[in-house]
Amino acid sequence: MSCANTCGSELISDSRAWRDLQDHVDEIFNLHLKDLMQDRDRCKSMIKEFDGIVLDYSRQRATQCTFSKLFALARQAKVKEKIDAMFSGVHINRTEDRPVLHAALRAPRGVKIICDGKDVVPEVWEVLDKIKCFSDQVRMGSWVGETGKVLKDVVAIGIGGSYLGPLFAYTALQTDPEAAKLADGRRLRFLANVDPVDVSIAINGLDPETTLVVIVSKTFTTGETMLNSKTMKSWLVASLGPGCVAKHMVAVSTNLKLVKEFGLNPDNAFGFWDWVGGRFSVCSAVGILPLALQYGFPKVQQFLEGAWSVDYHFKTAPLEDNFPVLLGLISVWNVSFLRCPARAILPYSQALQKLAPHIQQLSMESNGKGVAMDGTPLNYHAGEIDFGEPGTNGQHSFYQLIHQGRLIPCDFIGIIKSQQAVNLKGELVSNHDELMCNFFAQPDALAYGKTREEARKEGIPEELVPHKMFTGNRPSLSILLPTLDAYTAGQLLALYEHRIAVQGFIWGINSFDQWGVELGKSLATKVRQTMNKVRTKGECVCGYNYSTTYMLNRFLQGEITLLQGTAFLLVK
Ligand SMILES: O=P(O)(O)OC[C@H]1O[C@H](O)[C@H](O)[C@@H](O)[C@@H]1O
Repeated sequence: MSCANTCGSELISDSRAWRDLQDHVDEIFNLHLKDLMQDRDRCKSMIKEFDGIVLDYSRQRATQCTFSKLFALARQAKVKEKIDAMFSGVHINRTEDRPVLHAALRAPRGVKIICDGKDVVPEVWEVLDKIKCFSDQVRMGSWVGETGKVLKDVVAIGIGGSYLGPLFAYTALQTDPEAAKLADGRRLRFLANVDPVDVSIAINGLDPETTLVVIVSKTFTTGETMLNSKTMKSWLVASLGPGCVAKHMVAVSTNLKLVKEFGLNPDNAFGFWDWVGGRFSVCSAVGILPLALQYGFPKVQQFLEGAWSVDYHFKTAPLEDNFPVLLGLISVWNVSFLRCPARAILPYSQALQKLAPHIQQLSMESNGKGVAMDGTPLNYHAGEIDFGEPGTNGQHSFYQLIHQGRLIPCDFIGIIKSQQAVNLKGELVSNHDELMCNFFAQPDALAYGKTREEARKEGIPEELVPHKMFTGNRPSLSILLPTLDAYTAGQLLALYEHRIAVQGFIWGINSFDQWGVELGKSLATKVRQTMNKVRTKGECVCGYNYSTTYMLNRFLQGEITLLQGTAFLLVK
C-alpha cells in the first residue's frame, strides 16, 4: 500500500510517471545493448556536447522512449522548479532550514544571487579577495614565519567535506604543467585522520619554521580536526614558542567565535556561510585557500570559472540538454528501476585519482537517506554505492566483477590531451593513446560481451566456454574532457555536485543534511569517557553489551601485554 493512502504523504513512487517507468522495465530487460547500439539515430541522440565536454550515454540500457519517460518523471518531481528554488536562495535544506547556495561561491562579480533578501555574491568576493591578498603575501614572502623565513609548506587540517574536495582539486592540478610551475618549491599536505600515523606522514620532512597550518572546519567542533589542530599547534610551539601561532596558523570556518577561542586572531580567519554544505564547500575558502597558497589565486580562479560554467548551464539549459539533469536521471533509472546497487567512477587519468573518494562523500552522504523530505519512509532505494579507481589500475583489480559479476553502471572519464605527453620511438601509439585505447574498449566490451558461439569459434575448450563468455548488456556512460586543467576540473566537480542534487530532487529526499553521521559520533564520546576513566582512575569498563565490553577490555589490556612483552625483550 502506498504511503499516500496511509498518511496523506506523496512519494514520487506514487506518481504515474514512476509507474510508467516501472512498467517499461520489462521491455528494456528484453533488449540487449548490442542491438540498441546498432541504431545510429538512437546513438546520435544520446551524444551531447557542452562547453568542450562530450557526454555519450548511448550505452545506457535505455531507449529514446525511456528518456521521454524519465523527463516526464523529472517534470513530475518538479526538478526545474527545484533548480530555480536552489538558485533563488529558498531554504531547500528544510531539515536544517538553510538555503543551498554553493553555486554562489563561483558566481562572477556582478551576478546577483539573493538569499534572505540579500545579494550574497559581494560577500563571497570579499572572502575571495582576502584569500588572494593573503596567498599572494605568503607566496611572495611578504608574510613570513616567526623566524623570518618564507612559509613554503602548508598543512591543511580538515576531514570529510573539509578535506576530500580540496584533495581532489589539488591532485588534479599537481601534474598540470602550468599549475606545477606555479607551485614550484611549495608543498601542500593534507591531515585528515585523527590517527597519529597521519600526523607523522603530514609533518614528515617539514620544518616548523617554514610551515603554515590551515585549520579547515565548517563547525570548528569536529573532534578529529580539533585534536589534530592542537597536535600541530604543539608541534609549532615546541620549536618556535607560543608567539608563533599568529604567523603560522590560520583558519577556515563558519564559526569565527570558536576560531578565536582556539587562540587564533580572527583577522587570520577566512569565513564562509551556513548555506554551504561541507561536502559542497570546495569552492569556498575550504578549498580555495589551500589551493591558492599552492597554485596562486589566478589559477584557482579558473577552477571557479569552470564550475560556474556548469552552474549556469544547469540553471538555464532545458531538461533534455541539461548535463547534470541527464546524468541524474540516468542514475535514478539505474538505481530505482534497473536495481543497480552501485556506480563505478573510472577516470582514465591518474590526476583524477581522488575524484572517486570525493564523490563517495558527495553522493553517499547526500543521497544515502531512508525518508522523504517530509519524513515519510521511502518504499524505494535512494543513493548508490560509489567507488572507483583510475583506469587502467581498476581493470587489473575489480573490473572482473563488472564484466562477469554484478551489474554496475560505469562512468568512464577520458581526457583528449594529456597533462603529460610521452611518445616513445618504436611504439604503436603514444603513452596517453595507449591509456585511452582502454577508455574506448571497455565500454564496448561491457555493452557487447561475448556470446557462447563467439567463445566456441575462438576454439575455447567446451568446459571453459561458460567461464570465458560475457553476457554483455552492461551499462556505462562516457565523459570526454578536452584537457585536465583548473577549468575542466571545476566543470567536473560541478557536474557531479548537480547530478547528485538532481537525484535527490527526484527521490524527494533532502540531499543536504547528514544526520546519519551523528549516532556513531555520540557513541564515541561515551567510549572516550570510559577510556579516560579506565586509564587514569583504574575504573572498569561498564555500561556496554558483552561484545563491546570484551573488545574494549581486550584493547585496554592489550597495551599492558605489549609493555610486558617489550620488557621481556629488554630483559632478554
Ligand atoms: O568541516 P567540519 O565541520 O569539520 O565537518 C567535517 C565533516 O564532518 C561531519 O562528520 C560530516 O559528516 C561531514 O559532512 C563534514 O564535512
